Amino acid sequence: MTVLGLALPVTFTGQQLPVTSRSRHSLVVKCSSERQILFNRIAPVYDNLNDLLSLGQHRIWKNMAVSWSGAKTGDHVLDLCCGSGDLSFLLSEKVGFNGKVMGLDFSSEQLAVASSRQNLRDRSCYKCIEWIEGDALDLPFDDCKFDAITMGYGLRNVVDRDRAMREMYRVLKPGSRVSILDFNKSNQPMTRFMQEWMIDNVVVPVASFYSLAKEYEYLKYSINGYLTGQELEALALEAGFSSARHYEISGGFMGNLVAVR
Ligand SMILES: C/C(=C\Cc1cc(O)c2ccccc2c1O)CCC[C@H](C)CCC[C@H](C)CCCC(C)C
Ligand SMILES: C[S@@+](CC[C@H](N)C(=O)[O-])C[C@H]1O[C@@H](n2cnc3c(N)ncnc32)[C@H](O)[C@@H]1O
Repeated sequence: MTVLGLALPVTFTGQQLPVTSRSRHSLVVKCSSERQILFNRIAPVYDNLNDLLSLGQHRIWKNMAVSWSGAKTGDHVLDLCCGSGDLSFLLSEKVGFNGKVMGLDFSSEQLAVASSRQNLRDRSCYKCIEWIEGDALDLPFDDCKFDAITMGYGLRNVVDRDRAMREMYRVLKPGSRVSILDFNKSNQPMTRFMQEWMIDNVVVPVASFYSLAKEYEYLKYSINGYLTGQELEALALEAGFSSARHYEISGGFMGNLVAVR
């Protein structure tokens, strides 16, 4: 799906990739390896900037996403695109030391932060978390394995959302839920304007102090290329989920999709 600009096929490691936008300087091709590099680069400051730039609110949103997943004591659950592990830690508190949490990400640097955070914490439930370096588009798990899946700020960042949704469906047990938290691509012009204004005038200037302006500029591009709540519900139903509901939170700045297999 092209987002902006020309949809000229670009061969990259044998794949046909759409050119998604044309900047003043060069063609910008956003593919998995470039996103892997981006998230490896921001890993050292990712958690602190999330806390600072959202005034700590992102922890509330992540708590909501985990609650919506339905994860409970003793469950085996998956946190997809786990990054530095925020949702994995919250899931482990839900499933307890008898449960199992698998945190999967393709960024080795993000997983290194997650693992070091785990070692610094002494709650017994955190010992049930296993970190896996893998691809959300080709999950290394059997069918119908998990009692719940979370995906925090990940679906917007994968290069093939249909495939990611189908993989989640495949590895989820029947009757179980996936809970997908991300920015909301609002239908309200004022909300979109305020979201973009915050990114342009607060997020990116702060990120520039860490020489990460370009990485955080990607946020606006990726939100513009994301799906609306209604489109996310349709995506889940097309992947085979029996029901799907998108909830807007935090004034429409964020949103959470809950789908049942
Ligand atoms: C946890 C949050 C974002 C995670 C995140 C997701 C991405 O796709 C990125 C891509 C590139 C760089 C960084 C990220 C990234 O951090 C949400 C909170 C952190 C945001 C960076 C802050 C966004 C501010 C909102 C536009 C306005 C917040 C209003 C709030 C009520 C104070
Ligand atoms: C914005 S971070 C979200 C991290 C964490 N879930 C959170 O809520 O803070 C997005 C994560 O998705 C990962 N990611 C993007 N595409 C992926 C893919 N195809 N497979 C695995 N991880 C992927 C990135 O490496 C990054 O760690």
